[in-house]
Amino acid sequence: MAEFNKVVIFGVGLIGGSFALGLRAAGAVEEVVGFGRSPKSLQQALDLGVIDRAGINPAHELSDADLVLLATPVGQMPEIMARIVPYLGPETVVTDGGSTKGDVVAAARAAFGERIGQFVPAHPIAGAENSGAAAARADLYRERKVVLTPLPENSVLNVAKVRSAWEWCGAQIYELTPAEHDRVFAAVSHLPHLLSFALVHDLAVRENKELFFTFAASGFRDFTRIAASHPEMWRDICLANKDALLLELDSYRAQLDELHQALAAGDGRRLEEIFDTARTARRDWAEGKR
Ligand SMILES: NC(=O)C1=CN([C@@H]2O[C@H](COP(=O)(O)OP(=O)(O)OC[C@H]3O[C@@H](n4cnc5c(N)ncnc54)[C@H](O)[C@@H]3O)[C@@H](O)[C@H]2O)C=CC1
Ligand SMILES: O=C(O)C(=O)Cc1ccc(O)cc1
Repeated sequence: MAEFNKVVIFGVGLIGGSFALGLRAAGAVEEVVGFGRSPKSLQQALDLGVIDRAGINPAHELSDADLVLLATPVGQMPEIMARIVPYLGPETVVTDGGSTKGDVVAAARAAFGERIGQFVPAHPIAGAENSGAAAARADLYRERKVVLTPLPENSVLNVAKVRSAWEWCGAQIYELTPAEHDRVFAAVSHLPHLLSFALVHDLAVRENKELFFTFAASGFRDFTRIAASHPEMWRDICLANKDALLLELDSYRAQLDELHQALAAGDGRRLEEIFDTARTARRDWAEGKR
């Protein structure tokens, strides 16, 4: 018998859909029910076999659910939480796949109240610039990291349930506090996306942009792949993690100022020092030395 009899997913896109496919491929779930914002995206998830059924009324689906995953843009989560909490069964565990954790935890505390122990926050560190159920893959989480940011109110059993679900999908589990999580991901994920959007935007609004895009090569492609990511999702992430992201933006701006000065002064030695430190760090990281 599968570990999870019924899993309910709100937002059956890349993250929610891949969770469903991963659990099913592992034989870990009997039935997956999806809720969506648009009938079209839910129908697509059904047609692709990502979910077994499209849910209509949360009141009918949640009391016997083992696990609920919220996989919508983080800005949608407060309202969904408020909508579902009254119908959760006593054993139902709710988790999420949102890219930020401080805001999600605050929303969960407001919506779950005394039942906050039933919410175990999580963030899969796997994804792509593509979105929607059509981009979902059973192996998206294989050998990828998932960060849990458990709450003091979570029981060992509830955390274990969420951990187990991600492990069935092939993921390696890490734990951070929500604040640690948001600081780290502001630097290594949210800032790079902001910079990539900024670079492409700067060119895209120029009258002669075609001239530039015609000659952009693989370096541009590497730097800007993530500027093809979902605008609503990234709007929500940036706003949700505003404080940590602004700090990282300040730090990056100071780095740009230093490069600007070195360049203006023709200080090749300083430029090379900075490039060398960066190259070593990037190579060590890519080779898994850190
Ligand atoms: N795309 C990525 O690489 C990663 C995304 N995440 C997080 O996962 C979450 C989902 O992202 P993706 O799957 O990439 O987005 P997506 O756009 O592929 O899927 C989101 C789905 O949620 C649905 N949705 C939106 N509002 C809804 C609502 N109020 N009720 C029900 N369904 C609703 C959309 O119709 C869509 O099907 C976001 O919170 C994002 O920050 C986390 C890790 C990686
Ligand atoms: O497209 C990429 O490379 C990503 O960086 C995917 C990604 C996006 C958001 C997350 O919270 C985690 C991973």
